[in-house]
Amino acid sequence: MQLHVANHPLIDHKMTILRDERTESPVFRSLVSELVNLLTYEASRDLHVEDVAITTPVTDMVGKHVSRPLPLAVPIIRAGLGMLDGFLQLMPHCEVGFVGMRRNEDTLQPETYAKRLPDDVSDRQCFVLDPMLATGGSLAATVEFLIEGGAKEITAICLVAAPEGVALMQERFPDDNVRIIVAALDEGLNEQGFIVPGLGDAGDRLYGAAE
Ligand SMILES: O=P(O)(O)OC[C@H]1O[C@H](OP(=O)(O)OP(=O)(O)O)[C@H](O)[C@@H]1O
Ligand SMILES: O=c1cc[nH]c(=O)[nH]1
Ligand SMILES: [Mg+2]
Repeated sequence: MQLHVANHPLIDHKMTILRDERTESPVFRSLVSELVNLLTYEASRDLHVEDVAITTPVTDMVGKHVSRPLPLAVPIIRAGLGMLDGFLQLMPHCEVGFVGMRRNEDTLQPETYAKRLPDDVSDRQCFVLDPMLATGGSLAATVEFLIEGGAKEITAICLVAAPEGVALMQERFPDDNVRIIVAALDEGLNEQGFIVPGLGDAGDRLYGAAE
């Protein structure tokens, strides 16, 4: 597993507003999109492209197009959905699969309530979207689904990660074919499994408390 922590003043600035408890949902949602734009640029550095012949107004040339089969984006519902628009702004050619997961508040284990992924993802570059990497259980389970489907290159884009979650991902996926791009690596988890300092419950801040 490879970890890349974005180290950029603009990302730090936007993350600080995002974390602030006074930031309300409309601003929170648009900041998530802006941050995902910036992180997607980094995450797509190794995007597969193929040669394509075109003619400019001046001459013929060979340019690049994103290779087929097209990459697959996988937002982890709910909070990962808040990252999809920002991701697709930069990667409009992607197809999208969905995984719905919810952490059990007592055990902190993820419970999967939805899964709609292509059966075979063996030739697809996969991009998992989830703002929070806490214990790592939700991301690890999603990466497992993709590996079961044959995925060989998986990049997760997260906003905040805890060292505990990074360690779990490293243990479960020691090979370099799993990468994580994260805006900030925080201190750790509190007793309720929340990231400290974190930003609270990302799903609730995007969409409101579900119950
Ligand atoms: O690393 P983990 O310990 O698994 O925690 C991270 C997960 O927790 C949050 O989802 P949550 O379960 O709150 O669901 P929600 O997105 O519907 O709010 C978050 O969006 C991640 O999916
Ligand atoms: O801090 C956390 C941990 C898990 N899920 C969240 O939304 N926030
Ligand atoms: Mg939540």
